[in-house]
Amino acid sequence: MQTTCDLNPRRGRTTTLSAARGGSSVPSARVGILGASGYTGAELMRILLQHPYAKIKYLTADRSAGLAFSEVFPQFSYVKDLPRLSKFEDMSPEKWGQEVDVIFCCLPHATTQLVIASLPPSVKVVDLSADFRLADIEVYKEWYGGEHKAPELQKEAVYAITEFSRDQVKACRLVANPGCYPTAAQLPLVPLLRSGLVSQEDIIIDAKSGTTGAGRSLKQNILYCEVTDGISAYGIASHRHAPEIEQGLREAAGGKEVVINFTPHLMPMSRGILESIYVKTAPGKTAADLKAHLQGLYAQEPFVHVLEGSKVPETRHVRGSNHCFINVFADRVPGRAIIVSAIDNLVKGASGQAVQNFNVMFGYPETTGLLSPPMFP
Ligand SMILES: NC(=O)C1=CN([C@@H]2O[C@H](COP(=O)(O)OP(=O)(O)OC[C@H]3O[C@@H](n4cnc5c(N)ncnc54)[C@H](OP(=O)(O)O)[C@@H]3O)[C@@H](O)[C@H]2O)C=CC1
Ligand SMILES: CC(=O)N[C@@H](CCC(=O)OP(=O)(O)O)C(=O)O
Repeated sequence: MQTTCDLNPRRGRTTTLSAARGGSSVPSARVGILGASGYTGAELMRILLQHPYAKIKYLTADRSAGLAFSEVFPQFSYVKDLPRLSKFEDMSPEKWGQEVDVIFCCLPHATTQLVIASLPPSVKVVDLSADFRLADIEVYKEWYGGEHKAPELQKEAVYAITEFSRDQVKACRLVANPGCYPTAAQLPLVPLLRSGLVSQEDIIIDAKSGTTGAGRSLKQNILYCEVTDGISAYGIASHRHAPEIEQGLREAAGGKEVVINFTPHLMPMSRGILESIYVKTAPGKTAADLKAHLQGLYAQEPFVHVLEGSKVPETRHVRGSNHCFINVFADRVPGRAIIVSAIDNLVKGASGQAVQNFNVMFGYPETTGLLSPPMFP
C-alpha cells in the first residue's frame, strides 16, 4: 500500500514560504474556506496556517459575515500576514470563484450542493458536509429529508477515507470527506471485512463523541449544563451516519447486505470520538488474527496505529492530532471480538482528513501540515 504521495509539482505559482524554509519551489494552492467561522473552519485554519503550500485567500461566514477575523477567532489574533482575511466574507461565489484553486466546504448539510454546483469547474473541492457522501440519491433523500440538488455532481464525488482512496482522490475534482463516526468505524472494519476475517452480520458500534461534533451554532442540547456530569445516547436506531457506515462496509463485504447496530452518545468533553465495536469473527479466526491483519496493513501508515499488547485507545491520546488509535481484544466467548477505535472528531474526523485529501489531490506529501503530535492531557 502506498503511504505517501510523491511530490508532483504543478506549473505556475510558487510559494515564497517553502523557499524561505529552504524547500524547493513547489506550486502553492489558493484556498477558500466556506463556513470558516465554525469549529471545522477553526481547525482548518489551525492546520493550514502551518501548511507551506496552502495560501488562504477567502473565508466565508453566515451570521459572522463582516466580522473581523480576530473577533471570531481571538486565538489567531497574533497572525499578521493575512491582510485579505481581516473580515469574513458572505457567500458570493462570483467574488472569489475565480481566485481559488480549492474550496474546503464547511457548510451545514443541504446548503452545500448548490454552492458547489455554482463553482467554476477548475476549482477543486473538499466537502466536509454529508451532501455528497451517499452514492445513492434515494438513500440521501431518505436520511436527509430532501431532494438532492446536484445529482450530477454526486456521481463524480469520491468518498474518501484517505487510506483507502488515494488513487481516486488524486484524479478527482470533488472529495466527499467522511463523517467523524464513519471514519472511526471504517478504519478498522473495512480491512477486516475485505479480508473476510469478520462476519458482516450483527456488527454493533457503540460510539461516543465530544460536543464539537454538533458544531458551533447555539443549540440547547449542547449547553454546558445539559452536557456536563452526564452522558446520553441519541439518534438511537436512526442516526444518519448508519447508512454512511453501511455503504462502506457493504462495499468491503463484496456487496453483501450489512445492517449495523449504531448508537452514538454525547460526552461531556469538547473533542474526541471513541467507538467500541463488537464483531463476530469468521469461523476459525480469533481476535489475534484480526489484530495481526490490521497491524500488517497499517504498519507503514503515518496516521493509523494498532496499539501494542492490551493498550486501550483513548480520546485523550489522539486529541488535536490526525491519528487514529485502534486495538482489538478477544471477548470471553470464542468467536467474538471487541475493537476499540479513537480519533479526534475535528481532525481525523473532519479537517485533518480534509487536508490529508487536499494533499493527495494536489500532489503534496500526504502528511504536510498534519504532523502535530497529540495534545496531552
Ligand atoms: N464538527 C465536527 O466534528 C464535524 C463536522 N462535520 C461537518 O462539517 C460541516 C461544518 O461543521 P462545523 O464546523 O462543526 O459547523 P459549525 O456550525 O460550527 O459551522 C458552520 C459554518 O457554516 C456557516 N453557515 C451556517 N449556515 C449557513 C448558511 N445557510 N449559508 C452559509 N453559511 C452558513 C456558519 O457561519 P456563522 O458562524 O457565521 O453562522 C459557520 O461558518 C457540517 O456539514 C458538519 O456536519 C463533519 C465531520 C465532523
Ligand atoms: C455530537 C454530534 O452531534 N455529532 C454529529 C456528527 C458530526 C459529524 O461527523 O458529522 P457530519 O459531518 O455528518 O455532521 C451528529 O451526531 O450529527
